[in-house]
This record gives sequence, structure tokens and C-alpha cells, in this order.
Amino acid sequence: MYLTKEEERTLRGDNGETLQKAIEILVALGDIYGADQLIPIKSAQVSGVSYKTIGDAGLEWISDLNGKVKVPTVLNPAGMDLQNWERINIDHQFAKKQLEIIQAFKNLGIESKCTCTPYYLDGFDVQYKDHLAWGESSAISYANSVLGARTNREGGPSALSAALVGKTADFGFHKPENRVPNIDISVDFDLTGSDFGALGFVAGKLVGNKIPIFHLTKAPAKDEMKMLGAAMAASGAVALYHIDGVTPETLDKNISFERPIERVSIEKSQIDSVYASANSSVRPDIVTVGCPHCSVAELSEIARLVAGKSVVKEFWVFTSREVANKNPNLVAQIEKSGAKVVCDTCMVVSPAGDKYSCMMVNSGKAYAYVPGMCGMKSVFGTVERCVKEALGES
Ligand SMILES: C[C@@](O)(CCOP(=O)(O)O)CC(=O)O
Ligand code: SF4
Repeated sequence: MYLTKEEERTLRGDNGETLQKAIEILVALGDIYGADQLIPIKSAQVSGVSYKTIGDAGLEWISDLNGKVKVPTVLNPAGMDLQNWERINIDHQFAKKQLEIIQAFKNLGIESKCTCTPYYLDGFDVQYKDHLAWGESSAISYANSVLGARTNREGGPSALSAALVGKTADFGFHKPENRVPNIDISVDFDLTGSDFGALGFVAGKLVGNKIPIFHLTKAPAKDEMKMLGAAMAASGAVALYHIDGVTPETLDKNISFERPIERVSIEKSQIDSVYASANSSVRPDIVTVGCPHCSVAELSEIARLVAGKSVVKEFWVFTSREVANKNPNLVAQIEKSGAKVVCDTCMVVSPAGDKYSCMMVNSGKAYAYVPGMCGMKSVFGTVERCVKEALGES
């Protein structure tokens, strides 16, 4: 791989051991995947933040690093609300370790914004064709697919290395030729809201790590595409998808995708079977929404649905602190019902929900991950159904 004089110096260790290790990781990945250079990135998102997922080994690794990130860098959700962890049953020992992890990241110049929706944050705007190094699978999918930016599926160490160097190796989804769809998915009935999470759950299993192009009856909203991508990245390993006539690369006059030879269609019965999970005799003892973290529009919808009512079950709404802070009225309206708006974390990476036995979610991704990551049953429903369950109206 070609390296500039400055990059060569960094690789020799002239700029310190941390930067040397970081560029070694980038160069090793670049060599494996055939990159011919490093390219500047606009921002980074580092996953592997929760003490639940990285443990003491992760904390030690981050604490040993020295230096400062060169681009705006955000963290994936941590294992708890960083300000209000007691009210979601986090124990003192876990909180102490989690705060140490956050401090170790802060020492590297990373702001303690912990979210899987960095694209809602000030300073993290993403433009078409921007190069990024993001780590959380739903954020990667959203950036690549909905925003038309370019990021590989970065692991914690590679995203952090890219943040410290301000660059990443130019391979994979950074190259236009690797962004071409190779499986065609038709859906010839209308979908709305959480149907997109169910579609993603079904489609991800079908396509694995391919690049699907969807043909839909109408254009989905951005939040619906967020749900679709998140679920496909969880039940499969989809990091980029296209929707014909909707996502930016299908609208770019300089790009023309041939229709893939491999074609499938998804039937309504397949979507219905995901919702059928909620007909189980096991009743949810907790309801959560906000996977990926809620947008303002999603918070408004929840506030409208709970208005004037009181929950009878634990109901947690996950969002980023920045979105919550900018919308105090929505947070207050939701919390008036007894629901909790929880920031910096989520139902999957926090141990907070572990004492419950069945979680209802409106997210295809959470539906896929909760059993394995939290050791409890998950059932899937629309946001209306989730709210009804929490209110005891179901
Ligand atoms: C489940 C997930 O959304 C969050 C957990 O990952 P981590 O602990 O941030 O590495 C990761 C992912 O799907 O990329
Ligand atoms: S809320 Fe969902 S998308 Fe976001 S980090 Fe948690 S599991 Fe991943």
C-alpha cells in the first residue's frame, strides 16, 4: 500500500506508540483487503463501549492508549444511562466500571455521546459520498444506504484506530465497484412503520451479507429505512442496501445498476409471521422501543400514544442524550405516563433488562438480538401494540 511520508513516520513510531499501533491496524486491514492507500474520514463511531460487552479486557485496552482523535468521534451506546443509572437497576460495581470506560475514551478526546444514531447529532452530519469509519451495524447500514456515505463494518479497534489517525484504508464499501447490488428483492404490498423491521428481519435471513436492491410499492420514510437496515444487519449481515428510486445511489444519474440475476420476492405471510411472535402465551413483563435510538418523530409518536394514560408495565424508550435534551417537552410527556426515557444505552447492550423474562419490542433488530444478548424471550409488535402492552390495554 502506498503511504505518504507522514504516514511512514507514524508507522515507524515517530509519532508515539498509540498512533503506531493504530496505523499498523489500518495498514494490516488494507493489505488483507487490497487497499492501495489510506483515505481521510469525516467522522468515526466506536462500538464496543458497554462494560457488558467488552468487560475488563476492553477497559484495559482502551486505558492503555494515549493521544487524541483527529476527527469528530462518537461512541456506541454504553451499558447504562450515564446520568441516571440507578432507576434502571444498574448496580454500583457495573456503574463504576462503565464510567471508567467512558473516562478512558474521554482521555482520547472522544465526547461521551453514546448513540447508534450519530447522524442525528450536531457535528456528525453526513453528506453523499463522505468517507466514514463507523462501527455499529445499524448506523453503518443507514450511512451507506440511506445517506449514500461510505463506511466499512468497522470493529471497535479499527474504528478507534481510524479516529486516531483520521484515515481509513481504501477498500470494501469505500470503492464504488463494491456497492453494486447483487440480489433483487420485490415486495408487492404496502408496508408501514414497524413492518419495515419485520421485512428486515425476514430479508436479512435470506440475503446474509449480500447487497440487496428492493423494489417497493412506495417510498419509505427515513425512520422506516432505519428500522429496515437495523434488522437486516442483525438477522443477516447487510451493511448496504438500495431501494430502487429512493436511496441516493439509485437516483444518481452517473450510476446505473443492472438488475441482479438473483431475485426473490417477500410475501405478506412472511411479515405476518414475525408479528405472530406476540401471540405467544408468554406475556411480556417489559416493553422497550428505540432500537435504533429514537428520532424526534418517533418520540413524538410515543408521546401522542401515551398522552393522558399510565403504564402498568416497565416501558423504556431509548434515545440519544442530545435528542432527549433538545426535546424536553416530549421527554416530559412520555415520562408523565410512568414510562422512562433512557439515554446513552439500549435494551441490548445494558444488563438493566436482564431480570425480566419476556421483552416486547417494535424493532426487528432487538427482536433478533434480545434472546441471545439478554437471555430472555422477545416478541415483536407495532409501536401502537407496544404502547398498549405497556398500558395494560392489550
Ligand atoms: C448489538 C449492537 O448494536 C451493539 C452492541 O455492540 P457493541 O457492544 O457496541 O460492540 C452492535 C451491532 O449490531 O453493531
Ligand atoms: S439500540 Fe439497537 S441498534 Fe442501537 S446499539 Fe442497541 S442494539 Fe444496536
